[in-house]
Amino acid sequence: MIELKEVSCSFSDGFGGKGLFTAVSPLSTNFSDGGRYAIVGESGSGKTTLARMIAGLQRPSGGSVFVDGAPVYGRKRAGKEHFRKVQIIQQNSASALDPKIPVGKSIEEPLHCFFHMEKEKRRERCRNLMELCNLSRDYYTRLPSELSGGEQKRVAIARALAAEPQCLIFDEATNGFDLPLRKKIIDEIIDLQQQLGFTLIFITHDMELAVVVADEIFVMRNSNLVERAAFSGDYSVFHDPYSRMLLEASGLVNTSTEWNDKTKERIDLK
Ligand SMILES: Nc1ncnc2c1ncn2[C@@H]1O[C@H](COP(=O)(O)OP(=O)(O)OP(=O)(O)O)[C@@H](O)[C@H]1O
Repeated sequence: MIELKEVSCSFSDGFGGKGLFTAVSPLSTNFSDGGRYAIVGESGSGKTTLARMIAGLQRPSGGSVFVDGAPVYGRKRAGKEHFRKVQIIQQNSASALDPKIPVGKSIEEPLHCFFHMEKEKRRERCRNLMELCNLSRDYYTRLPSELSGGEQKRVAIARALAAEPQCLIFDEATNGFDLPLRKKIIDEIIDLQQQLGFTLIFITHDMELAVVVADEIFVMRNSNLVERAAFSGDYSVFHDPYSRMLLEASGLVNTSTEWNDKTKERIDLK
């Protein structure tokens, strides 16, 4: 279980004085083990900053993050076990892979670092992970630059899964891909989540994607969590006007009073 208590994050406003810019206003919420969540909102609303605080990469300015009851940020930075438990795949997965390290070695690194696995076992586990992530065995010795964007993404996923995470955060990770590839990678992630049971936190601008991927949707706007809704096909669970605007913008709802063809239902959204 991941719990956030009054977590916030501010940055210097960049003008050299003491002014602060709030990226995430204080918020409290939680993510249950094995759940599928989406954090959705416009660019700059604070989604990535929130994700980075959960992942142990950004110390909150206020409040606390707990994983299984233990605080992530003590006096020091987040510990190694936290970095194993919570894996994040950031927007530019290519830059997360060392250009000089071949794919196989890159996937094996967490096996060595977190589990001290021996070479032969590492190699075998790496092959399993590559298979799980639809990567050909032949790629074992390839450099990231010798792979397509989609393949690099799959390497980043395999590498994250090597840590046997309790939670995987997927940050706009399919941006810039054509639609069929985007869909394929998202289907693969959902499959993997169902097989392996990790908590999935999916970060996106796209409400249409959020409702497909997640059972619970967090809507962020201007650094605030404006709504958290459990979604199972009924859009009326969204009450906040901004959430409804995102639904309309995605074509999930045509007008303020009518659903589109996908549902053929009518509901008063005023
Ligand atoms: N390290 C930083 N220093 C200063 N400002 C930052 C820093 N990181 C993020 N910000 C600012 O905080 C705000 C929220 O950024 P964040 O990346 O969390 O938004 P986002 O919702 O993920 O946006 P996008 O969808 O475009 O990635 C932005 O205005 C951004 O410029």
